[in-house]
Amino acid sequence: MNPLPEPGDAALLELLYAVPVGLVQFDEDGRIALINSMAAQLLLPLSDGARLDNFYALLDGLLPSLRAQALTRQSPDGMVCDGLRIEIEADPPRRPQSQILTLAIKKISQGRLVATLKDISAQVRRERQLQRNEAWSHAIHPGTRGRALGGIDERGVVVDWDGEPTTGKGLGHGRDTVIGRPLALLYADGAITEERVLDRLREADLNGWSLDEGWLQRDDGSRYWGSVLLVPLRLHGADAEADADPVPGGDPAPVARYTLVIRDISDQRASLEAHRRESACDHLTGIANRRTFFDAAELELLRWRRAPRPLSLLMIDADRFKRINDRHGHAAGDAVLRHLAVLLSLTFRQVDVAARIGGEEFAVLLPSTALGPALGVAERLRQAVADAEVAVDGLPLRYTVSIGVATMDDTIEDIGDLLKRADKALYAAKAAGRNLVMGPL
Ligand SMILES: Nc1nc2c(ncn2[C@@H]2O[C@H](COP(=O)(O)OP(=O)(O)OP(=O)(O)O)[C@@H](O)[C@H]2O)c(=O)[nH]1
Repeated sequence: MNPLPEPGDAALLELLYAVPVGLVQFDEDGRIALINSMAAQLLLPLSDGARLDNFYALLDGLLPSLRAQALTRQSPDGMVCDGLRIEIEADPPRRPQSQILTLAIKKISQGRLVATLKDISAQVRRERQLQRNEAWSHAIHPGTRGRALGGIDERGVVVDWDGEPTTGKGLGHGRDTVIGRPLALLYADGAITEERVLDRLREADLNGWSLDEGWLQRDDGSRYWGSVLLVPLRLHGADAEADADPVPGGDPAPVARYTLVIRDISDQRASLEAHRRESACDHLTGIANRRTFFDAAELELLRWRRAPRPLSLLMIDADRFKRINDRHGHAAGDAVLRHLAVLLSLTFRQVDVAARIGGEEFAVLLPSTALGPALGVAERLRQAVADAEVAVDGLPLRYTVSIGVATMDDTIEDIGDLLKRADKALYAAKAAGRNLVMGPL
């Protein structure tokens, strides 16, 4: 991004006013020096009739930590943020639909920052529609394997089950073993938590549906890769009345609030997985990449805001990694990183998000995990690394890691804050001699 021209440069200014991207130049206090017409149009819904004179004030309701972030967090090339999504809620009749913008901010010189804003509402709506279509075709496509249709209540408990529909291929669960069981127990061990099921119900309420994939388990203990679609049931007429007025004196029968469609998609997993890996995984180690981590972390934080519950983060950094590269070569360093990624995959649950977020730096987000258990699992990982040997050119190589642990609380505003805390603990572990786990300071 080049610096914006001084307000005297008439021809260039004219061009800037005409570009279909919002551009705003402002100073460190947010005072706007220049704003083109597209930016003015995009920011107007946030101004509440006031003048568009301070950039941070306009975004304060949606991004309260933006000012602090601009002061404290910039990448070496001056980027404060890139691709940050802003959702402006619908406000009928003036704005019948919500509006989604992306924001990038770059500091271009002392006291001069430039923001670019793009309206991606149409694109996001198209993507959501496509996902929705895909979800539905997924759910109803006959396929070659098992499929089950059921109902679950607002606690995430299965209250209805038809596991052997017309295809005659069930999912290895009988009605009697499934009804009354929490949906989480149909998944393989560690694949989902009961809290995550409740999150999905809330997401289904908000979006009209929720679809995900994961390892599920049959009654005989064998696993299959399944897609699980949840759709809220809108109760009408007699059903709604019956539900509002349960039988006097008796326990009301559990009511299905969501339709549940489970499909065994084991045969599609290989191609779906290859596609997912391409965009979501780190090429060297095969675990989640930085982008996947931040997407997952934003979602977890959103869930935390809707329903606070334990959430912890580990930052893991290989010790004296430069020395490993220098002594044994870059290929040995790469082998160590791949080895560490394997240990991460073995140590954490499927519901945890383990990712390589930098050169020799890894992060793991642990939903539904308080500080004590997070410290415990971090210590287990540290020990497993310290005990292991990596074979490099037939010779055993040992290495260690330092780990910083942080946990979510209501003073934390965004994922950046949580990472900063875990980072602080990590640096304390390094300073205290390495091969250590440190919690919040
Ligand atoms: N082999 C390999 N090395 C990498 C990769 N990414 C980053 N590095 C190296 O990782 C090293 C990190 O070194 P430093 O940040 O100085 O840290 P350190 O040597 O691990 O020291 P401490 O963190 O203080 O224990 C640098 O030499 C990078 O070149 C990679 O993908 N493969």
